[in-house]
Amino acid sequence: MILKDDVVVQTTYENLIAIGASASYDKSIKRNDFLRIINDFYRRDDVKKLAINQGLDSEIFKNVYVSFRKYCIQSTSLPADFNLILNDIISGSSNVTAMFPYFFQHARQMFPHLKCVDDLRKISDLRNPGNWYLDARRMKRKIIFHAGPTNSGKTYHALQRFMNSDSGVYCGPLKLLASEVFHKTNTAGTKCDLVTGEERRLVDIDGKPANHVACTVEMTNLNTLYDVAVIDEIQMIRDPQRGWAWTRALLGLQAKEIHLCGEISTQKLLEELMLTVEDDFEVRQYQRLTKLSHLDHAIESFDNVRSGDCFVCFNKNDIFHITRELEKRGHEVAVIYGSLPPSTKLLQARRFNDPNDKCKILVATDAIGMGLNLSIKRVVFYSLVKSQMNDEGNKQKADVTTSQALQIAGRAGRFGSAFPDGEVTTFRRDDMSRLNEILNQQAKPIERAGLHPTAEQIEMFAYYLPKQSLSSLIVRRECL
Ligand SMILES: Nc1ncnc2c1ncn2[C@@H]1O[C@H](COP(=O)(O)OP(=O)(O)OP(=O)(O)O)[C@@H](O)[C@H]1O
Repeated sequence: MILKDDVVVQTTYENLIAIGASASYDKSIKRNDFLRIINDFYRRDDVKKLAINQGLDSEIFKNVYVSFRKYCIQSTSLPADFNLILNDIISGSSNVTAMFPYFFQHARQMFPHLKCVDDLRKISDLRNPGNWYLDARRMKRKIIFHAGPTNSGKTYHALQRFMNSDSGVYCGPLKLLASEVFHKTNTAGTKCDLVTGEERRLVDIDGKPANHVACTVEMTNLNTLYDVAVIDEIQMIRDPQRGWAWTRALLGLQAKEIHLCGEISTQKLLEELMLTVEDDFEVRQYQRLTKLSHLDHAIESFDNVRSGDCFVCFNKNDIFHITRELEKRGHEVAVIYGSLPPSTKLLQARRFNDPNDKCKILVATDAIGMGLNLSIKRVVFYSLVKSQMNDEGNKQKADVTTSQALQIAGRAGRFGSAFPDGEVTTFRRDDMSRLNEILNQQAKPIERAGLHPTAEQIEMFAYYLPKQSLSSLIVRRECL
């Protein structure tokens, strides 16, 4: 029966029968009385606390409230015991929270995961990621953090250990870097495979895996035992989208010796993470090997371009504009940006680095910003504004951070290249002081590491909620 002003509610409320209603009860409830107590129920802090304890976040609580209220109003019959409780609440002999079991029953029918919320909570507890990797926890690993600015030899020293070990894995941030290590290691006489999301190259003609592998960090194999692992650009651990892969490699790799290369700003976070596992942790500090001068004048015109210049910008329109302007002036230009195929990027980098090639100017996005060894004399920031992901996961335009600017500028004057001293400047005069300000700041200490549930955790979750899609499983985890 539909609740109307001064009209009767009573019923077999089918969804609540399981709670224990067996007989019907015909005491009438006025619609206004019902609305008063249900609104009171919704607003009460003690009800909200009860709801949170049972796994109903504010969004679910609101949805259930709307549905429960509608159901009660439209129901032709409510179970006798519920009817009785409603009457007791209205008469003041019972508290409004007495309605909660009926409300929660309704919630469980709308959101099945609430039936196993305690188990799901245990599975979703992401507070001790170190404990997820039991094989790695059984080992006593030695972690060496090579900390320092760009071009200080951090990766060089880690790679020396990698190449001279009996078995090893290099985990890099870019396909380009993994390829560079793959070629360098094979050239040095140590057989090394390459594994990226797009490519798997085994050097052995019979397809037997080599003892060494260079991979992109997401492809790190946690099931193989290595003597030495190198995790490059460890400061990427803070990246909102990819950081989880560095955390996973750091905590889960089964390697006796793990070399981390990156910015000093990661040190405190690493020390804290290392407290959660029982590995030895050592820090080795480095200084830049070559000079990097911050110029005090912008180049202002494409006519002032020189051999060894690298123009850096943050979108494809700028890439094409700069390339057109330079080509109009008769320059051969190498171009590198993120969405180019890795082989094309590699080819472009090789052309630019080749002293016998006429191509002596590079136009690139910050795809070159990490670890690449390029023969750049002068980095020219064409723009300082980049579309970046903020902490809430939304894209917004903002100045490059100190860490990003230092990484990019650090490509100039690489040790052992044709230009042992590097320079950095801007294209526009107006950007000059801002760039110097950015470069002269200290990179902020990293406070957060990315985290992603393991495949086993998602599988367990799916076991409890077999009808849910993968994306809804991930959202459910966040609710818990
Ligand atoms: N001791 C050394 N002997 C020979 N070459 C070296 C030595 N140290 C560094 N290099 C060379 O200097 C260049 C820069 O070194 P490396 O890549 O290790 O720097 P990095 O500190 O890791 O910088 P980034 O953070 O930019 O990657 C590389 O080409 C490397 O091979």
